[in-house]
Amino acid sequence: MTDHAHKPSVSQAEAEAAVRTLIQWAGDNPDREGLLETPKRVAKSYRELFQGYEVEPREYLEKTFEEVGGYDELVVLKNIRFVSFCEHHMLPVVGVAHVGYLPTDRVVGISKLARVVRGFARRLQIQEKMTSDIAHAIQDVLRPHGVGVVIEAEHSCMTMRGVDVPGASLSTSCLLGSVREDPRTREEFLRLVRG
Ligand SMILES: Nc1nc2c(ncn2[C@@H]2O[C@H](COP(=O)(O)OP(=O)(O)OP(=O)(O)O)[C@@H](O)[C@H]2O)c(=O)[nH]1
Ligand SMILES: [Zn+2]
Repeated sequence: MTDHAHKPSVSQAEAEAAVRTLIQWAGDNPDREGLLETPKRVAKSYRELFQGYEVEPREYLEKTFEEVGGYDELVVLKNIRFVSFCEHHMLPVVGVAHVGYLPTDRVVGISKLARVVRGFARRLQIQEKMTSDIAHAIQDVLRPHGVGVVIEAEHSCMTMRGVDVPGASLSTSCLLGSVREDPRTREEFLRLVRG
């Protein structure tokens, strides 16, 4: 498993008690009717929203196809929508990832690129690390000539609180191998991502 991953050592009851505390901290009464089942729902939804701790995204990339008919250009999957959570405030980070690689002799099923994005997104993250995590997983498993990952996302901790700048969006990129070093490949990747 990854450095993030660990088996939950808290019980469902403890998680529910923590949510109850936060409801009180927010200023509401956890015993009023509408909120009675909320701790249970929140604990359950956390299992879903943070599913990334239960998977090793690299494993999605292990099944590859070698019959690629001489295909030797970039493969780019754009606009992979994701929801993540900033590790500073645990507030949603909503955005899109664009993921590309220049295959050597193997390609991967394209859905797996989206699964890798989701696997890393459904953890507490900072965007720079998530960008790099995705790129390095592809680089390490597929061993392509190069990899490019661009992420654009809105951080709720900036758009709904704190500095409060609605619409501000953060762009990050991680380019590896020929997508970084070879000007033609780099241009091509960035053109495909922008287009
Ligand atoms: N680099 C980076 N910063 C992030 C990301 N998500 C949130 N942040 C920032 O993390 C910082 C945490 O700053 P702190 O000063 O510790 O927290 P804070 O007092 O809540 O700060 P404000 O958000 O400015 O009110 C803030 O500047 C956030 O905008 C991210 O993915 N990458
Ligand atoms: Zn934040």
